[in-house]
Amino acid sequence: MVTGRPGGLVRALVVASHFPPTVMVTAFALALSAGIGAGARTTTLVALAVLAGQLSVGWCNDWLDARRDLAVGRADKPVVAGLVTPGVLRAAAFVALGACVVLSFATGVVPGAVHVVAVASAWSYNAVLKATWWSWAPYALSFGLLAVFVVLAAPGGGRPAPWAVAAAALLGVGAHVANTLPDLEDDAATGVRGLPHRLGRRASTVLAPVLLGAASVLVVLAPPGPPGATGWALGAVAVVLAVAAGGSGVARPRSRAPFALSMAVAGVCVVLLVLAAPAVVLAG
Ligand SMILES: CC(C)=CCC/C(C)=C/CC/C(C)=C/COP(=O)(O)OP(=O)(O)O
Repeated sequence: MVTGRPGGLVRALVVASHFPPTVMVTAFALALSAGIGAGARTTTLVALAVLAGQLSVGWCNDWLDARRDLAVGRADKPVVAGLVTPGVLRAAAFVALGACVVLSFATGVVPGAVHVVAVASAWSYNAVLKATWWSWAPYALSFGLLAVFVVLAAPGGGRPAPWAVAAAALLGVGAHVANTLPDLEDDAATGVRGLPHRLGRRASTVLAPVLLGAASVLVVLAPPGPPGATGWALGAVAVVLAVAAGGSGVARPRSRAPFALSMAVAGVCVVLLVLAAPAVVLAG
């Protein structure tokens, strides 16, 4: 049954957008753009373009996964709860994609093209790659390109520091591996066998925090000059959380702790990247 109440549909669309990562990625892009001094207009355009892109990716994901999610009765999915149809999600995904393309190119042709490729890469995950060994690749590409987009969109002709692009890519792959942990067995039962499924639960609970910890350490150590006290402190927090995540993954791979702790490392890494924003732009 699909609810006819507009409030119910809006709530369903919010949930189907994969709201927490949508907000987190948008907030990251907004804060990085503001942190590199892109100015209010560019930062607003960047944030809106990224928000539209994330909405399109989230809705596309639940649209394309609807059959599989129904098969395993994923109670967290609005399609399974009968709150929205796959057809509505498909329409919403394409509307958001159109808005994303317009907003992205409003920042300039080159940054616009970079962001559109990042979003296309995420759609390729939804459509094909999530069930293959290459499930990590769109995350690496999309997150790496997100950093490139934010820098190229800013006035001044700067280019992104390679370490920042590498850290964003590591962050994306680590988040991917962590994000699969809660549903690893459900996914595998419906034929979704991405990198984390092929490696297995125990290895994935260790790999996620290793990647996220490595991204955090890179952001602390790679910028020129010695890290500040905040950088050292947050880097240490990231390493401690990553060790706790990996340790809990080895000891209790089926508990929620490895997922929650890995996501905490991802959060610290995002904060580190934003604090390092001034070093993310190199003179063009
Ligand atoms: C900058 C940018 C465009 C980044 C996006 C990168 C990317 C590949 C995002 C995919 C996001 C997504 C909807 C994952 C759900 O995965 P799932 O289907 O494995 O999880 P689920 O079953 O919980 O929905």
